[in-house]
Amino acid sequence: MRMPANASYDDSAAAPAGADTAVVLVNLGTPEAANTAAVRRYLSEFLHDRRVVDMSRWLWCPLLHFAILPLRSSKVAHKYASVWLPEGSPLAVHTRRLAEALQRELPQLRVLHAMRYGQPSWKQLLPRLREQGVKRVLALPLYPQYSTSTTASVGDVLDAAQGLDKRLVNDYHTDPEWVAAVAESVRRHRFANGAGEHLLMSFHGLPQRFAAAGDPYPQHCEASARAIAQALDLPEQAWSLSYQSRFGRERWLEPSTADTLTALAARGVRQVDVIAPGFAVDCLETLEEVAMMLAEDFAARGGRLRYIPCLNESPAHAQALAGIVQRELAQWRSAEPG
Ligand SMILES: C=CC1=C(C)c2cc3[nH]c(cc4nc(cc5[nH]c(cc1n2)c(C)c5CCC(=O)O)C(CCC(=O)O)=C4C)c(C)c3C=C
Ligand SMILES: [Fe+2]
Ligand SMILES: [Fe+2]
Repeated sequence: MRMPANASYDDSAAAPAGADTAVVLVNLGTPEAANTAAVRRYLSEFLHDRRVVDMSRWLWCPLLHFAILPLRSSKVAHKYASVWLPEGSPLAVHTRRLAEALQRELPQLRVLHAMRYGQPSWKQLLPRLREQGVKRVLALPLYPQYSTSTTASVGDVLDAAQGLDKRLVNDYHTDPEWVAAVAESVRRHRFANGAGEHLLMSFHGLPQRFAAAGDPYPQHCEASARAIAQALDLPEQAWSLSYQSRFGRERWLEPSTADTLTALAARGVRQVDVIAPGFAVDCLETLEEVAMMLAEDFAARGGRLRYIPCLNESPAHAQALAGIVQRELAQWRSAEPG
């Protein structure tokens, strides 16, 4: 049975009978259609999460309802339309396919996927799993680097679920198999297209305030980037790290991807390869912002930006995640009393 990409799919269908342990890949979420109403619903749910925006509701709600949602939704809907796939939003399509690929790697377990915002809903999945006889849930947020704004929000929902044994994978930012898979994707791209002069590793940004309050996200991004550069044997000057997808007026992590590309162009770099190791699968932020808009800007400066896709549903990605799941389950078992 083929389900619409964004629909809440029948999570009892693909699972091996009798499996009482479920592994759930949890991603951020995405609109169900590339239109203003669907984007508005999605942004509203997302931007009401206190883990994402922690301002007083007295200040934030009027700003959100009367300025951000009315102004941003149609603009962002057009952006989604420019990357939409026949089966739906890229984030939804690749997340579902990745869960299917992981299920093939782990036939003894039930592998599902869910979204923190939108469908298929992470919140709604947990009580349904319990009703279906699942006893243990391992949640694997599709964020290699931990952040309170993403991973902890997935954890909040898990914490609130009752009647299940639960465990959350906090991060996998230097997992050797994951690092090797990312490095191999760069090698393959360079083998097929020739090596760019510079490798830019662009991560989703975060307000600096979060980092100042102890969010380890920037340290995780730095460690991921360094591990990938090491796996590729790149000298220091041949790669750099930057942060993309700023939102709002406060100060976000620096350097920004846009400024870094401007500086590279000014230094005379003509061919830059860009990867996004903070994104498990391609989405609006990688495809529209980097592969389209930033590539156009870089071309206008006389250079060529070659975007290297995320690991998506590749066998190497599914194998790396399977290794992470197996190790987590083994640690979980060994921590159990008796
Ligand atoms: C205060 C706002 C935001 C924080 C903090 C934030 C952190 C954060 N986000 C991701 C991953 C993704 N974000 C995506 C889209 C997106 N992000 C924000 C805002 C914040 N993100 C917005 C408003 C949007 C929607 C698009 C837009 O209006 O510009 C996506 C893509 C979703 C898709 O449908 O394709 C991902 C993935 C991380 C990893 C992160 C913390 C480090
Ligand atoms: Fe509100
Ligand atoms: Fe985001």
